[in-house]
Amino acid sequence: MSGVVVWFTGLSGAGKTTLAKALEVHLYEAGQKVEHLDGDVVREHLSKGLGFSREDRDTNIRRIGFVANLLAKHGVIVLVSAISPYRATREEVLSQAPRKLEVFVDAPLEVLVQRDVKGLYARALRGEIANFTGVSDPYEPPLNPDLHLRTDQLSLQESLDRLLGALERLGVEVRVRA
Ligand SMILES: Nc1ncnc2c1ncn2[C@@H]1O[C@H](COP(=O)(O)OS(=O)(=O)O)[C@@H](OP(=O)(O)O)[C@H]1O
Ligand SMILES: Nc1ncnc2c1ncn2[C@@H]1O[C@H](COP(=O)(O)OP(=O)(O)O)[C@@H](O)[C@H]1O
Repeated sequence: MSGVVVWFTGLSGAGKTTLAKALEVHLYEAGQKVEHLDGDVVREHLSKGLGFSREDRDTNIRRIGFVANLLAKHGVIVLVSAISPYRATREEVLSQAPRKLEVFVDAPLEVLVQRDVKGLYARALRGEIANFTGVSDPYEPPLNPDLHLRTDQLSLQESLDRLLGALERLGVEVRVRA
């Protein structure tokens, strides 16, 4: 059975990493082979040295997509959390996946500015970070995502339940056996 690429896209601080980590733990406990590719982490290794121009972001996303699709072909459930701001690039990489879920992790900008987990929005709004997604750089939301999770309206558990439901509909065994 081929794996699945679960692709979390959305602005910084929307909750991509938090949701991917929670799903990873659950799937691991359900006995699935699971791998998590996080934009921040990939940028320290596979994409070290890349910046945030459109070209560099697309290179980053194509690299992540390449690895994700290879793993998925070998039965792994691959969770990708990366801003991945460009619609066409997301569609390009996801078109190669054996099975896929595109998950739009969404919250209004004012909520993200309030959360500001890493203090990046404050710096971006002061003009100290150029090309910051959502502030001074574009984000193209998915037009027809498989899931649209509003993290300012749903609890982490509610989002997790929706993710598990979507995977179950794809035929993935998500139940944790006692
Ligand atoms: N200019 C600019 N714009 C957006 N984000 C920035 C920028 N500079 C640094 N950061 C930090 O880099 C993280 C996003 O990396 P990604 O690899 O997910 O981005 S992308 O998909 O290639 O667009 C992002 O992490 P997350 O908060 O986890 O999304 C930020 O912490
Ligand atoms: N309902 C929710 N779902 C997911 N994250 C939430 C929620 N409510 C608050 N948060 C918080 O929002 C922040 C999201 O950060 P993170 O997961 O690193 O985002 P991203 O990976 O999209 O940059 C975390 O501090 C998380 O605890």
